[in-house]
Formats: sequence, structure tokens, C-alpha cells
Amino acid sequence: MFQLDSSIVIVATKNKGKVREFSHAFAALGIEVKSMYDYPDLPDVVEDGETFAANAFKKAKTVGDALHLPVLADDSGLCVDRLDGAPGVYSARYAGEDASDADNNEKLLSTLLSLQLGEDTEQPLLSPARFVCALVLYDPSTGNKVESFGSVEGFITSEGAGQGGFGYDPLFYLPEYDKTMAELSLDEKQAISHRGAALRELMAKLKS
Ligand SMILES: O=c1nc[nH]c2c1ncn2[C@H]1C[C@H](O)[C@@H](COP(=O)(O)OP(=O)(O)OP(=O)(O)O)O1
Ligand SMILES: [Mg+2]
Repeated sequence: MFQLDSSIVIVATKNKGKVREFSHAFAALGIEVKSMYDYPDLPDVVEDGETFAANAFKKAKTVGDALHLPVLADDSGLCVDRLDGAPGVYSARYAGEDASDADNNEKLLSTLLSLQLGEDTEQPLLSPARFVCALVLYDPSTGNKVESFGSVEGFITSEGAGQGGFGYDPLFYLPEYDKTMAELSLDEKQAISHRGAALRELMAKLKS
């Protein structure tokens, strides 16, 4: 097995929000995070897997094999009940190949609001939803991989709020906190998020 005992972990991501969250989490352990921004010449990964875990493994393997170093990858997304689990693994490109977070949020809201049209009730909570995150740590020298998974339940709200986080966070309402995910601090988000949960499971697996 392999340990996260080095002072650096490479995360196969180009998502600056993920880089911020992993950097914050690993800084507490004295571990520095490197991302694809530190390795600009690597091949792009085609994320065509049917599951989050398959895509996370593809990212970790492609980058790990290219660098000959152990690599951590995250594939994550939003599953909305009223959309039968969509956008799911397509979350990053929900509004199109080069969609921005704003484009995706706009499409999500307009889709859910159009479903609400014609209903008697008009309320801000449009649907139950969950964020999910699959992590894979892959070591090309042995072919070993460690996988973990996390999720968090909430509601999509038509009353988006908050400047923190990234992606769909401003639209993801947490009733227990009466806040959206984008209104939480990095510490608060890490304590309850899909990514925080997956990271804790990964660390527990690495220790055992
Ligand atoms: O904590 C989160 N808060 C809000 N939104 C989130 C979160 N976690 C994932 N998401 C959304 C963003 C993106 O629409 C998709 C991830 O897609 P995903 O392919 O895993 O990441 P990505 O393409 O942005 O970066 P990369 O593949 O380089 O890691 O789910
Ligand atoms: Mg991606």
C-alpha cells in the first residue's frame, strides 16, 4: 500500500475551486498541493466514464502514468431529484462543452423553474439534490488505487446566495444551516461537503 507521507500531493484537476479546497485540507497536515496548473503540458483527460468513480480513476491514471508519480483525482457533481439525477456526471458541461459555472447555474434554475410552472405552489426550494464526490489515489509504480466516496444532501433554491465555493454552491441550500454552500467558510464547507467526507474516508483507508 502507499501512504500520503510525502510533503506534496498532486491533484489531477484544473478546477481552481477544488485546488483551493484540497490545498486548505492538506495544509492542515503540512502537505502542499500541486495541480495541473503546475504541470501544464499533460494530456487532457476525456471524462467519458459512466460513473464518478470511473472518471476519477481515468484522471488519476492518465496523469499518474504521464508523471510517473502517485496522483489524486476528484470527479464530482450535482444530482437533482426532480431531474432524475441529472446533471450527474455531466455537471461540468450541463450547459454545453465550455460552459461556465454561471451558464450551468442559469440552465439549472431555468430548467427547474419551468417544471414548477403550472404548479399551485411557488416556493424557493425547487428540488432535493445531493453533491457527490469520488476520489481515487493511484500509484503508477504498483498500479494500486484507493477509492473513496462522499455525498451531502440539500435543496436547489431559486434564491441563490453567497460568494464562496464554486460551481453550483450558490444554489445549494442547506436547511440545517439556513445557508447555501457558497455562504460557508472553507472550514465549514469541508466539515459537511461531499469532498470533505470523501477525503476523510480516503485518509481512514490509507491509515488502515
Ligand atoms: O463542491 C462543489 N460545489 C459546487 N459545485 C461542485 C462541487 N463539486 C463539484 N461541483 C460541480 C462543478 C462542476 O460543474 C462539476 C464537477 O465536474 P468535474 O469534472 O468533477 O470537475 P471539473 O471539470 O470542474 O475539474 P477537473 O475535472 O479538472 O477536476 O460538479
Ligand atoms: Mg472535469
